[in-house]
Amino acid sequence: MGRLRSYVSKLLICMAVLAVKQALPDRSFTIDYDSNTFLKDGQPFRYVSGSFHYSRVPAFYWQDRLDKMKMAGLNAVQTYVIWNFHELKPGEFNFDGDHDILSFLKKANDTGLAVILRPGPYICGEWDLGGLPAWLLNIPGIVLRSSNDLYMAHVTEWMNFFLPKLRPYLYVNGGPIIMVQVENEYGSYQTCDHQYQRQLYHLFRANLGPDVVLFTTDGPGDHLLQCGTLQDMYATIDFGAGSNSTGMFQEMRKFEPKGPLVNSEYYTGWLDHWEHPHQTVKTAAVCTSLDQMLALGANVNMYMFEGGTNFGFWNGANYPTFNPQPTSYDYDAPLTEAGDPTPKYMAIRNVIGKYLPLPAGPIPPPTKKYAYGVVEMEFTATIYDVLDQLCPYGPIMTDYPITMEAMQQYQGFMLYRTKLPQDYTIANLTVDGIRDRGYVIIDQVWVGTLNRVNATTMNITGSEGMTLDIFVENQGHINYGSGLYDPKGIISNVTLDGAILEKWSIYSLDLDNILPKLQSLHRQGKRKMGNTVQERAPHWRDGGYVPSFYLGSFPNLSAIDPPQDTFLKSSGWTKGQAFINDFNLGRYWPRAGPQVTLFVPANLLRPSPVENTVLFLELERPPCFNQTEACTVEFIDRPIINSTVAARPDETFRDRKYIPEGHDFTNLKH
Ligand SMILES: CCCCNC(=S)N1C[C@H](O)[C@@H](O)[C@@H](O)[C@H]1CO
Repeated sequence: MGRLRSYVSKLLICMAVLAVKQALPDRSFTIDYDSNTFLKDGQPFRYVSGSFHYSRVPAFYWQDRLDKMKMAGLNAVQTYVIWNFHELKPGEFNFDGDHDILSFLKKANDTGLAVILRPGPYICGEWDLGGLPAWLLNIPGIVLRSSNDLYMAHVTEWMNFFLPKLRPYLYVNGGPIIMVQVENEYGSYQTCDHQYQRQLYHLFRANLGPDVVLFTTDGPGDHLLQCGTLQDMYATIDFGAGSNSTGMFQEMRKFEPKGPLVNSEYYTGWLDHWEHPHQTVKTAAVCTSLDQMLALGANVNMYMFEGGTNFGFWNGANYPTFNPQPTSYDYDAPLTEAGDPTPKYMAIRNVIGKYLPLPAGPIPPPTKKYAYGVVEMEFTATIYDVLDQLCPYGPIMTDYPITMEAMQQYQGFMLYRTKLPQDYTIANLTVDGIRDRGYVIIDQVWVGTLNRVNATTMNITGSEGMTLDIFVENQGHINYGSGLYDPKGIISNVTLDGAILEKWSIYSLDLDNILPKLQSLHRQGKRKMGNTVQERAPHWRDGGYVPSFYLGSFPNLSAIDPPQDTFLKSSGWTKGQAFINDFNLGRYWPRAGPQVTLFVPANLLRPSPVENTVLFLELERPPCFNQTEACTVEFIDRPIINSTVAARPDETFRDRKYIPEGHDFTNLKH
């Protein structure tokens, strides 16, 4: 009897496990090397995916973009995980709102899109420092993207903190993540350190388990794949339209003789740089190569499918000529920066429809756009009027300049101040290590602009004891290539006629909470100094102008409710930083081009009767500098990101011969 009872109890346990197993069907995502395909739950699976970086679109619009990607026939979405977007300052993490990647993953899963995740730690992506936090640059001896202990200590800490959050979102656990990329085009980087890759492999395995497919991505070249691939990680490639797909995949086959063909970054457009024409890729070329690859049975991820925006200071830069990318990351992608389907979207959808079933139902329409019209921008304060609020803790005193990162600041602007040690009729000011632009100001009068590309020196005039300020803009850390180690601020000594200037006061400038102070000054200004811009902008009287704040009140939003997307046109202004309410919208530089408008997503606007503000920090010359034009901006209902570009926008200012008014230099000895 006892044996029977034992047999029956074992039988019951087996039946219970089976029942649970059946309730949760066996989820698996694997590579079938015999059939050269992926298997999803044991069935052949080919993905057609699009890149969409959650950090470049407000969370408010994530679902809208995912729906449009689904309706294009995609069955997967690819995104980077951007380390510095979650840990801008060491130990200070942000996973809320627009930084809530887990919410993004849930939305993708609910939309029926698999996720191809690329957690780096380096991700390139025309993003500040390729996603690496800039505070790594402050660690003496660190070697980025290598097995260097200093670098790996921080990578390990970050990955051991972050990767476990992904476990519930892995496909085998009921989530959308089917594949995880390790590093990013590592074969294109000079370190070529396989120990680093091995360490990353073990770090990812230790945190994500044995099942998830780990892969690498590299350009389709022997050297690139030699340095970029590693055993146990599936080697994929990337290439753009117009390439011979068969030939490209032959390169991949040298490293993956069997298994599915994968193009992890099929470029649907291309990246832009300030001062260079907007880049586009013809729809026909994109569709021809896409069709070729899908006909070969390849898995394709289109980079980008939704480009979005480099809000705030988040853009990166290219090198060796320092070329920062603009605020728009439209990328000439199938979905515009504002998420609107384009003719390219429709053409790509038709190609996909030849290979995959297209979801029934309408394609979500473009979001509504509204032209809110002209807004008067009134001069409110120079940076000097609010220096105490911009730098509440006061300056750091040093013998010689130190970098922005050493000041524990990782984005934006910094003010370097010293005194002229003697009289100068004409003296050569040299700042070889200006990173990246520097506005030279003597006794609060702008006298010239330096930049790292072609203006690291200029002549100045001044007398002993005058204040020499250099207001430095960090235009975005280099995100690709050998120049990745790119500290900002002033990274060298400053000399006058060859003599090193000493005794510096360095002001770290925080723009995050300046609006209330400016609004109060704006109100005061209206009372004390009259209403016209001219009456209230004394700093123009002497013909010079220093970086200054201009405030405008949005027109009454009751015209339409709820608020709609709009585009902030900066024509007439020179270069600066724009804010909508308290959101850092991004950089504007219409004088350089090609971008003239900034995309303003509707969620940044507050419905009536709340007042909305637009704030400019204009670094150079506002439209009303000559007191004939008005200082205004205009909100229009369409983007302008392909304007003509100025040869070198700085030429018009660089050699400006200016002697600050009210200072008599005629008797100065040299
Ligand atoms: C001009 C050099 C561009 C280097 N970047 C390249 S090739 N790319 C590959 C890179 O992996 C991706 O993040 C993007 O940066 C993409 C360009 O959009």
